[in-house]
Amino acid sequence: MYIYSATDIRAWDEYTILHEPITSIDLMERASQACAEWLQQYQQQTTTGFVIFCGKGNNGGDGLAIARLLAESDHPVTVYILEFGHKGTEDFQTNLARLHGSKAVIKFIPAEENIPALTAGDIIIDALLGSGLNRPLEGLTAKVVKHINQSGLEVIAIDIPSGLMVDSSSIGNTVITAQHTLSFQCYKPAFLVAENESFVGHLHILDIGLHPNFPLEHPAANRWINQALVQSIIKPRNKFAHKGTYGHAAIIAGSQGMMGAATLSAKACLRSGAGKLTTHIPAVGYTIMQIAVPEAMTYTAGKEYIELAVDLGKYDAIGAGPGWAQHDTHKALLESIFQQTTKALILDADALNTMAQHQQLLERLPRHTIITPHPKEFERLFGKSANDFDRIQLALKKAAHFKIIIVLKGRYTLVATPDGLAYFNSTGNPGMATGGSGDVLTGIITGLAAQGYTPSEAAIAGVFLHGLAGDLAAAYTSQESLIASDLVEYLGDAFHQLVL
Ligand SMILES: NC(=O)C1=CN([C@@H]2O[C@H](COP(=O)(O)OP(=O)(O)OC[C@H]3O[C@@H](n4cnc5c(N)ncnc54)[C@H](O)[C@@H]3O)[C@@H](O)[C@H]2O)[C@@H](O)CC1
Ligand SMILES: Nc1ncnc2c1ncn2[C@@H]1O[C@H](COP(=O)(O)OP(=O)(O)O)[C@@H](O)[C@H]1O
Ligand SMILES: [K+]
Repeated sequence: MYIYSATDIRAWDEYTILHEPITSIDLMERASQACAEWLQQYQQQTTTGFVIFCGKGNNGGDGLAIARLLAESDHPVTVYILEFGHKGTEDFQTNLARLHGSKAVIKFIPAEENIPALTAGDIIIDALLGSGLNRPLEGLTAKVVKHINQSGLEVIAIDIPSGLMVDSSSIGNTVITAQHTLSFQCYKPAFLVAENESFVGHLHILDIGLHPNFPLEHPAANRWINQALVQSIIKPRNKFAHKGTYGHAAIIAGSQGMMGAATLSAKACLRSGAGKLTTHIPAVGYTIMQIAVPEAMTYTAGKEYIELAVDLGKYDAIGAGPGWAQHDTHKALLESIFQQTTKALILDADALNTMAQHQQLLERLPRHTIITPHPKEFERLFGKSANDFDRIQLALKKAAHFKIIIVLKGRYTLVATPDGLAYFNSTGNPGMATGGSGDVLTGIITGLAAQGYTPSEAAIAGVFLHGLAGDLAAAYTSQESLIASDLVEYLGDAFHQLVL
């Protein structure tokens, strides 16, 4: 599934109008019906009043149609139309004419003194501006939005909170703060970044039946990692498989006091289907690893922290960095890993921090290495970004420059590939914001890469399975009680959902 820009979404609307075919006004009715149904389900008491603020574009047209549908269902509805000094789009005008026959009260806001006082208990519907927004809100529009935000009333935004840019940062702008956003057909870039969380609230994507052929003919660089995509990647195991079939993985991890990172990665690697696993750890962790992960073979080098890892050429995938801590010798360790790597390499945590300190190492990264920074590690490696959209662009630029795969972790983890594609992961929850979650992810991706999945496939399937294990675990343990070990425990259930 693609994540479309505002321009692409408009093109998809037009494609549907042309090829279904359907008139523009009927498509607006379909979108508005989907919203009105959601609203009635959400607020079944017909005594609940709706106050609907409309602009004069098609977002406002949606608002007017929703007003009519709610009024027909006996909800008290008041509509406020913000005057923009023009008649409005054709569909807006048609819906205004249709609304005149209904019980809804219609008022206009031509000036600041007409901004209405709002009544406790009413639900505000924001249909001022949608995906047609092309500049920050100002003047009367900004005043209305601030008034709504200050009312403390529940706000439900139609398509996108008014004032929020679909494709770029809205930091510093006046934007509706919605508790719910009812958006149409597909995720939009604005919904995927942490900086917009407080505006969007709970997001609901409503299917309005846009033409299914459009995505087939218009691939986009921004993509959604969902079950269907990952199902197309994960292959069932061969009947006559033996442990050699599924690769030999290595995890180079751990130090005094951080052997948990190593054992979590190791377990996750094995639970992801790797044929064999060898861990390279410091001597202090030997007993811990052998007891915690008896399935893994173990080499030691260094006493309290890992100093050297040799004979790495035989591995199909190497995961390095979890729990290393910071030591002077890690630069040499990384150089030696780069030299010996012949297949897949996954770098996380202190391996990334070491590269951040010795930037020249970046130039020597083997092609198609996967790095898995969280935003702070990403900043240490590549510098600060003014906003979340810039950070995504920077990740794509660096992935292309160094020919690596960057897994930028977060709510909607980004997998940026060297060929300019941006995959956003759909699974996961805030219960996973707990120490050790990232170590599990390193293990999963290493385990998948060892089996022969390409680095992009391993990263895409890895983040999805990791988040899905988190969702399944949280359903059982609660988000609060979820710990990283639970992610390993629930990986099996996550695979079950994919491999039927
Ligand atoms: N067939 C369609 O095109 C469909 C469109 N739909 C709705 O249509 C919306 C998009 O409609 P429009 O393209 O008319 O866009 P808007 O309703 O967002 O309005 C855009 C208009 O507002 C102006 N504008 C942009 N930024 C402004 C600002 N900061 N201050 C004041 N005016 C500003 C623009 O110049 C333009 O005239 C979607 O968000 C969705 O709600 C839905 O009805 C589904 C079907
Ligand atoms: N709010 C959240 N929603 C979804 N996933 C999350 C959330 N918080 C954390 N995660 C996931 O948990 C993992 C945390 O990794 P990281 O920050 O490296 O943790 P650690 O270093 O403690 O192992 C990442 O894969 C991230 O995507
Ligand atoms: K809106």
